[in-house]
Amino acid sequence: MTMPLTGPLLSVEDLVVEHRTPGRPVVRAVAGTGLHVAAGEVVGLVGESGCGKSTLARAVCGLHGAASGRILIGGHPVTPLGLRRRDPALTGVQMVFQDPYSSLNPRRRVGAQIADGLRTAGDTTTSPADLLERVGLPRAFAGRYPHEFSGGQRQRVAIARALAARPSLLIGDEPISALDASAQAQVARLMRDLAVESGAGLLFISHDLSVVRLIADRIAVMYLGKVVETGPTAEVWADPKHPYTRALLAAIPSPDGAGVLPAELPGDVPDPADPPAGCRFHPRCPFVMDVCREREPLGGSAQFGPVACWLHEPEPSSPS
Ligand SMILES: Nc1ncnc2c1ncn2[C@@H]1O[C@H](COP(=O)(O)OP(=O)(O)OP(=O)(O)O)[C@@H](O)[C@H]1O
Repeated sequence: MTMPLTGPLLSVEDLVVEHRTPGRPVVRAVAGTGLHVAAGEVVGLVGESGCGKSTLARAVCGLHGAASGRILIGGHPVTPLGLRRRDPALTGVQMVFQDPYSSLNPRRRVGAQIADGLRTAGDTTTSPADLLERVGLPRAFAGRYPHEFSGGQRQRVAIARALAARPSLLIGDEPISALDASAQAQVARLMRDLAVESGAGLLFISHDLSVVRLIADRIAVMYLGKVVETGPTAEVWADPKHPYTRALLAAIPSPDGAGVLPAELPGDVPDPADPPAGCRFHPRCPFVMDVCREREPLGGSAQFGPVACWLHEPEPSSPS
């Protein structure tokens, strides 16, 4: 039976997650950062490839252990890897992955796979066909196998299966990036509508900012392992504060067809195994100041303010 969650739905505090490969430098993919999702809220987590979005999501699901920091779900700490099956904090969390083939069993009918989730939730009244209908598929599709669906339909099946477990927190890790352009916005809207309708929180990870803009109440912008700006979606769009957020938004084609603005960032994303000192964005920042090379800004979380940038934080005062 799914445990009801109480308190703030998801709190990630000062989280550090590392990848260790023998003979190679440690990759600190999540480098001490925070994130919050309230019940019924849709948070879009955005940032370039390799900035640590998936690693953060996998840590929240207990699929990757944290080196330090805390992850609380409904006020309960997520326990380290290995204990997760018995972890009460995780029973209300479901993840939808980029490739539904990796999460659906190719040899079982989708109805049977959705039924597993219903059993987990102790739901004896909903049928797999009911859930297929909720995600916009014909009820009769419950008798089909995953390979009999198109990519967009298969992702709908994965969403139906996630919903069957009655999650309090739904996480979509690039759930639309493998889909045809025509299916992307539909599937994203569907996840949003179903999460909001059931009172669940949704953490929606995507590098497609235009889709995130459509569905997210709030966005969190991640750069090289850290959330550097968070805020209500409309506010961030109207007035992006962090130079990285500005560059990301400038790289999106404008909806009125006025043209594609070039990204204004010089250089590539630095190696997370060897991040720059001070503000990790400073080597690419058009507004870099001395303090940026020396000290890391603290913002980017509820605790220290929404923007991790010395342009928007008071400079640390020297000891008197
Ligand atoms: N299993 C692993 N072993 C070693 N390094 C890894 C591993 N998984 C991810 N990384 C590294 O950690 C960093 C963050 O990767 P992650 O997949 O979390 O980023 P992401 O923002 O989700 O990227 P993408 O959008 O491409 O999925 C990258 O530098 C990546 O190369």
